[in-house]
Amino acid sequence: MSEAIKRRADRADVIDGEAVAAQVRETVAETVERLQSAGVTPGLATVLMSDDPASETYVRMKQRDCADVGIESRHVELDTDAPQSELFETIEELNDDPAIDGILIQRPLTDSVDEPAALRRVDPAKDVDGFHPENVGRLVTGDPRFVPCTPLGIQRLLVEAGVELPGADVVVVGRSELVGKPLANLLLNRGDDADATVTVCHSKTDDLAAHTARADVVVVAAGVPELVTGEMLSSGSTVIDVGINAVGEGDDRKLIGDVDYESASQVVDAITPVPGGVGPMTRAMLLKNTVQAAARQADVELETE
Ligand SMILES: Nc1nc(=O)c2c([nH]1)NC[C@@H]1CN(c3ccc(C(=O)N[C@@H](CCC(=O)O)C(=O)O)cc3)C=[N+]21
Repeated sequence: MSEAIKRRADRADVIDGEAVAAQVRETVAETVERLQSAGVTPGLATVLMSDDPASETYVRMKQRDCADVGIESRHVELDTDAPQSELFETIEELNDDPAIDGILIQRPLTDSVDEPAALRRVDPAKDVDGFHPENVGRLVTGDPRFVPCTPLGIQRLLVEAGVELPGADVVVVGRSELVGKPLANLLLNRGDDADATVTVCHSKTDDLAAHTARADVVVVAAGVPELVTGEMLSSGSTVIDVGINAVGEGDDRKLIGDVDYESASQVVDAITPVPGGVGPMTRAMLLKNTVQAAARQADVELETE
C-alpha cells in the first residue's frame, strides 16, 4: 500500500493528500522536462476578479505550485468594478496567446459578471478546470478531455487508498457543478478506476444517514461544516471530506471539513483530513491538466500513467 496512507491502531487510516499531491507534482515535473526538451514550456494563466481574500490565497498557491514544477504562470487581476467586457476581452486574449496552454478563471467571480457566460468563453482546449460545457459534455458522454481538478484528485486518493472502485457503492453528498456532479459522472463511467454504483445526495434528500451508512465510499462536498458524523457511517468504509470551512477568529481561526473528523475516524476504515486532504490534490491535478493541455496543443505525445 502507498506510504501516503498512515495506519493507526483502533482508528481510521489517514489518507495523506499532501503526500499523494507531492507524487503527482513529481510526475508532472518529469513531464514538463520532457516537454521542454521538445521545445515546449507549459503556461497557465490565472484570472482573478474578486475581493475574496481566500481566492487570493488559492491563486497564489497555484502560482507557487506552477513554479515548483516548471510551468510558467501568468496572473491577470481585474478590478471588481471593471465592466464584464474587460473580463471577456482578457479571456479572448489568453485564448489567442500561444504561450498560454491553460486558463483558470478563479471562482467565484464578482457578482456583477455572468460567470457561466465567462466560462463558456474559455477555449475548451485550454479549459484546465473542465468547466466549459464542451468538456462537461465529454465527461458525461464517457469521452472525457479535461475533468475538473477536485473530482480527479478524489479519484486518485481513492485509488491510492486501495479502494476497489468497480462495483463499489459510492455516495456523493452534494450536487455542485464543481464537485458533486462531475465526480458522480467520473466514477460512474466505465473503467478500472471507476465503474462504481453512484448515488448523489443533496439538501433535499430524505434520510441522508440511510444512504451514507450503507456506502463503501462517502464523499462529502456539501459546504456544510461537520454535516456527516460517525453515527451516519459504517465500519469498512472510506470517507473523503471535500469541505473547507473557516471557523473561529484570530488565533482560534481554523479549517474544518464537512465531516466530523473525530467521530467519523472512530468508525470508518480510512478518511482524509482537512486541511491536507482533497485541497492539495485539487491543486496538483490542475498542474496535470495544464501539462496535458500543453502537450495536446503542441501535438506532443505523452505516455501518461
Ligand atoms: N476556477 C476555479 N478552480 C478551482 O479549482 C477553484 C476555484 N475556481 N475556486 C475556489 C475553489 C477552492 N479551491 C481550493 C484548492 C485548494 C485548496 C487547498 O489547497 N487547501 C489546503 C489548505 C489551504 C489553507 O490553508 O487555506 C488544504 O486543504 O490543505 C483549497 C481550495 C479551488 N477552487
